[in-house]
Amino acid sequence: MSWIAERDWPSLEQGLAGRLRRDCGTDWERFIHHPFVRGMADGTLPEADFQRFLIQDYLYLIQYARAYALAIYKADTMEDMRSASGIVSGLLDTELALHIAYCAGWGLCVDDLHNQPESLELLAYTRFILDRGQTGDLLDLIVTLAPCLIGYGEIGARLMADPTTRREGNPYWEWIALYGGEKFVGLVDAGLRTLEALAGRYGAEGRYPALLAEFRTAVKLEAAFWNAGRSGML
Ligand SMILES: Cc1ncc(C[n+]2csc(CCO)c2C)c(N)n1
Repeated sequence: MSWIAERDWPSLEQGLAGRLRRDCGTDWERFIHHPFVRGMADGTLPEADFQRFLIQDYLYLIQYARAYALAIYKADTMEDMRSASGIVSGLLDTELALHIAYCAGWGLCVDDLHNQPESLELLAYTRFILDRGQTGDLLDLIVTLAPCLIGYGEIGARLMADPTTRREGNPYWEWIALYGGEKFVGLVDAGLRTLEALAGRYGAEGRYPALLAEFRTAVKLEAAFWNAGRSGML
């Protein structure tokens, strides 16, 4: 039986996030069913491709922390400031270290991570997020950041539920179990609740076309990011 969001993770289908995800149609499908994802699911992705992806993903997390630092600045309430600040500290104090430890298991040391130039895919994606954040308001920024959280959650959940995903002897199983695990589901649900609250306060209904346009661009850039390790090094 295949995984269906409506049945298996109903909150992905609800509210502003559900509408944006649905309205992205094939762009969303191309992101979550990318050949890179299929290669992780069946274990056939070349390990060198994954290592290069991991380096770019580390550099991505640094820019992601900057984007949430911008969210502190853009927030209009103490509560929103605290919420964004919690994400920044979580990244700087915990998640980056976890990523470094995970990369060490793939034979990559901190210097390997820091000494690589940012790929064109990384530059385009993260600077787009920062630009929407700077020129728009907090809702624009959080909507542009949303595909990252929701997409990886859906990919993890799908791969976990799919009986054809290779578990035994799959070098990517740990990655799949991380994004498909309960802890990550909780993180995505918390993100969905935050987005929903902002949608109400910042009048998402009246500006939906602009929100969809920035969400869709971020989704396309997420899809392109699967190749970030492969191409376009400056
Ligand atoms: C290109 C890219 N997109 C999304 C994620 C997933 N991700 C990165 S930070 C974060 C939220 C806090 O953990 C999530 C879900 C990734 N790693 N790389």
